[in-house]
Amino acid sequence: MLESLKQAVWEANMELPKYGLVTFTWGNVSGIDRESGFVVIKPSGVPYEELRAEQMVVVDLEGRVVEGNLRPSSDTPTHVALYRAFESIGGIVHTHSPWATSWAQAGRAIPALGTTHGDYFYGEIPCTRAMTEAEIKGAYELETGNVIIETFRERGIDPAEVPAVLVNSHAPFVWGKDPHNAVHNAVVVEEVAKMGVHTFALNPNIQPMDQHLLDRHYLRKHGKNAYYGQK
Ligand SMILES: O=C(CO)[C@@H](O)[C@H](O)COP(=O)(O)O
Repeated sequence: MLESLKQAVWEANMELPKYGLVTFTWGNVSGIDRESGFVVIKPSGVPYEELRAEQMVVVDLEGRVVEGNLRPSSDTPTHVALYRAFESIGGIVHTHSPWATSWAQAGRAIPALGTTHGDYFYGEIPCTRAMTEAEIKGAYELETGNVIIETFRERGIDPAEVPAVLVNSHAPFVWGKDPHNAVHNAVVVEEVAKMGVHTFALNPNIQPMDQHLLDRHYLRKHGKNAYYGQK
């Protein structure tokens, strides 16, 4: 089932090492078929060089395996929690890309410091609070999803406008309209994370970009009056 989605999810997973976002078996990508409510996700712990499209695992929105001989990603409960909560998203990426993970480990949000950021994210990329001992000792991956959802709901952030989050002491989760778009956004997260470190090194007093500039750059690509590109 969902053969075309499996192909798309496999291709998106293979983009993670291609773009230098993962080491070893770290990271995972999933995609959802909103019509069936089924999610296709990478199998857990399989080296990317051995990964094949037919090994993708199909799970339902509770994370139960619907089709597949391999165990799904260990982060599956986080992915399905986000799909349940954020109905606009079609693909999710989790990596330990070094620059974004450094911000997550520092417990810091990535501020919107320039137009590169503003082209993709309508504000800072938030960092969640630290997870509690009970959450960590409990259903950890599900609670990771719940802390992400809590962050967006409590801060009034639209996940369609800021398709990324840094999980405190862990790493980024990034999403998009489909798996390939989610990987594209994950690459940009890593780029703006790297730029942010260098920007603060050059100017420790740097402030977030002007709201008018952020509006112009974000809305020219994403607003109803967008005019970027050829579509
Ligand atoms: O968050 C992590 C590790 O902390 C994940 O990125 C895993 O490294 C990937 O696990 P699988 O998807 O292979 O289960």
